[in-house]
Amino acid sequence: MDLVYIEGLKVDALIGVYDWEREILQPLVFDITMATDIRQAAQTDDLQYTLDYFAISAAVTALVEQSAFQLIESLAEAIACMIQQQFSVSWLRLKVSKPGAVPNAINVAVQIERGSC
Ligand SMILES: Nc1nc2c(c(=O)[nH]1)N=C([C@H](O)[C@@H](O)CO)CN2
Repeated sequence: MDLVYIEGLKVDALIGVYDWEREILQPLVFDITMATDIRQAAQTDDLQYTLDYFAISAAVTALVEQSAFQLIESLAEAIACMIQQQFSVSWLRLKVSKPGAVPNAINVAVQIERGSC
């Protein structure tokens, strides 16, 4: 199994449980690990045979900017399902960080792994 990574993708989102959070955008950070087989892409040097991290980053950014979930858990599930369906990813690990959420913590996050959607 080969892996394609997207690390530290930052997107401002409408996210949160509390009333004040429904009126602002807050920064979220996404770390994504996706399983694939890079051999055909490496042999042909052709982007169409691998996972395009640029296209996937754009799709994640668009989904997040259009979303309005309360929980980062809900957003994580929606992103994982979109990536698996839209880009035919058989397995992925996704970490969603909300670094400003707890004043005395460097970061809070959820991480999920999905083999099917
Ligand atoms: N496991 C979670 N806990 C909490 C979440 C969340 O999305 N997942 N959200 C909040 C509030 O929105 C918080 O971020 C406000 O600072 C609280 N706990």
